[in-house]
Amino acid sequence: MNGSLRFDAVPAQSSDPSGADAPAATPLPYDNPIFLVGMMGAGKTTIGRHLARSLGREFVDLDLALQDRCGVRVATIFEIEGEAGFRRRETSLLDEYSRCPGIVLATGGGAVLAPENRRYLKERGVVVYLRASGDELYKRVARDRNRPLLQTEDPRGRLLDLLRQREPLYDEVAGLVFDTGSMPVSQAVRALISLLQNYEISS
Ligand SMILES: Nc1ncnc2c1ncn2[C@@H]1O[C@H](COP(=O)(O)OP(=O)(O)OP(=O)(O)O)[C@@H](O)[C@H]1O
Ligand SMILES: O=C(O)C1=C[C@@H](O)[C@@H](O)[C@H](O)C1
Ligand SMILES: [Mg+2]
Repeated sequence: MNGSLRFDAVPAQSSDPSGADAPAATPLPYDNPIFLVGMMGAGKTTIGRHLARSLGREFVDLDLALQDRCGVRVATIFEIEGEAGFRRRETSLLDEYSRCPGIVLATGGGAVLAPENRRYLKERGVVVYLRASGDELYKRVARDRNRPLLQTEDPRGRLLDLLRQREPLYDEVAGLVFDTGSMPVSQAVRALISLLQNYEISS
């Protein structure tokens, strides 16, 4: 069921549209796509954008790509089509972008829920689980109204429930697990690049 939302073809988002002031990029020794997975607030969008710039890669955020295609916000897709409709669109877009070499792809927090999504992630790229504690995650998203699943009476409880349900799924797909802890984003990106530089790609 597609409701009345659009689903256009749009180009991927640039990690740095201006290109100005970008320091020299350090490419990885492979061009397999990098997939960032993790809970809401894990830093997939924030770290992903910086990571892509540092690696000289294109950055795609699956939630933003979906919003571009539909012409409305994620919350509106949830309102019109429910979570099931959102998940169908998410799977279709993940299938598309997970085939793109040389990108850094920030997935949505629930992208690991569908078995076929987990297969795309595991088979097509290097999956990094950005891990953080429930308390840290809640601190990061508490004041943000853009996450429809947290618009409940008890957003903290909901977040902790989702974390419990999803943790095994993030672990299942991850080739690398990276604890963001409370380190600043720039430091997290440097540490992550070092892990990715040494990551052994299995053929
Ligand atoms: N390592 C970090 N340290 C401190 N703050 C962070 C860190 N990572 C992300 N944040 C902050 O947490 C908030 C949420 O981060 P972000 O939007 O990148 O999460 P996300 O994983 O993309 O979540 P979603 O699944 O909802 O898209 C942002 O305000 C961001 O600046
Ligand atoms: O954790 C989730 O299920 C979600 C996270 C966001 O990235 C969005 O994909 C949407 O709000 C759902
Ligand atoms: Mg995000």
